[in-house]
Amino acid sequence: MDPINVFEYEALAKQLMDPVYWDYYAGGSDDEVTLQVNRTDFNRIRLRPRMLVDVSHCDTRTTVLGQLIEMPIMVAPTALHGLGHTEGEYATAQGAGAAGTLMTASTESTRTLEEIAQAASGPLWFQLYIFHSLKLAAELVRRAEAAGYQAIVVTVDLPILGNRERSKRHTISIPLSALKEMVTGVEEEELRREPMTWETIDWLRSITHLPILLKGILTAEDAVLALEHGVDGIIVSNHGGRQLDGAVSSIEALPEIVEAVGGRCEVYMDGGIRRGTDVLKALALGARAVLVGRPILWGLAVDGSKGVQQVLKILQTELERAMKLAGCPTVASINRALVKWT
Ligand SMILES: Cc1cc2nc3c(=O)[nH]c(=O)nc-3n(C[C@H](O)[C@H](O)[C@H](O)COP(=O)(O)O)c2cc1C
Ligand SMILES: O=C(O)C(=O)c1ccccc1
Repeated sequence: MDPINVFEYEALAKQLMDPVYWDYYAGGSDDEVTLQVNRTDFNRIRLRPRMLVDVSHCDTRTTVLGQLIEMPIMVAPTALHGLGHTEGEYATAQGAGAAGTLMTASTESTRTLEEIAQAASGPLWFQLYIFHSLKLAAELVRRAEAAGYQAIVVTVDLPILGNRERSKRHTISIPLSALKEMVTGVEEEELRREPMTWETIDWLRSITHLPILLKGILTAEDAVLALEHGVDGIIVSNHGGRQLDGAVSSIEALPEIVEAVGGRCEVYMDGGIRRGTDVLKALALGARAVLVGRPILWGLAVDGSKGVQQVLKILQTELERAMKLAGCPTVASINRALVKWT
């Protein structure tokens, strides 16, 4: 029987996957408090639906950085899709394109960024980790430009890896470093780690004309700095609860960032989106669109590109139903008055 919601994809993926890989996908850091509140904080928000609105035509389409997508739901960058399905990121890119939305490809993909671009049928952003030299980062940016990626998403919440205890309990570890050369196609010349600071963002701004988005911002203070450093968008995120445990949930951080930005750039969020109503709440609090991490991996593990497409389709259908029940026939009609905190 086909799964009817994303939680059923989660259960199926868990049954199918190697436990080592499953724990890598599922895990958060330390006590997984932030992982939990990413979900439970959605329950602190209640909807204030409006009645007697004509919702016979409901449109979930929107634009992100000017790009039209079928729903305000995109694919978050996640590493190592090859652990979920043999086709890896090819399948994810095809599923996202078939669903009519955008995929963000991770620096830590199991396919090269060019291969992902070739397999893709929809728009792409490239997620950049600056772990090694600026030379390698610049090379990746140049390649992403050449391959047609529409934006660079710089992840800023990983100066070091969070404490992922689920993975520590396994004797085998995920061979991240072994994959590195295959992924980037660039041999490491320098082994030093590049410390990333706001100056690095200025440097990045100087080497590319692609829009730059910062992923992993959780405070109004950093949102203001991001604008001062010329970014084109902000992704409010705590990395799916995998970095600093105890960090604020993404949905709780969202309003202060939206307020600080004051419309000067687009603000997106990820973390804990599992239902159409979660998307509705995030949009009501000012997100232009949301990104989805683990549910995409569940769809991928269960049924490759079809599973990815289906997970996105389920979320879109749920969002459309929620919009109609709340009296919002378009994405533009969703506003702050639709929600209250309890
Ligand atoms: C298995 C896994 C791998 C991830 N890899 C990356 C990555 O390579 N780059 C990145 O910026 N974020 C990465 N993230 C974080 C996601 O982009 C996103 O912030 C998070 O998964 C959103 O939360 P959700 O899984 O609750 O939807 C990863 C998350 C998971 C679960
Ligand atoms: O696992 C992660 O969350 C992640 O973002 C990552 C970081 C370094 C290498 C591979 C993935």
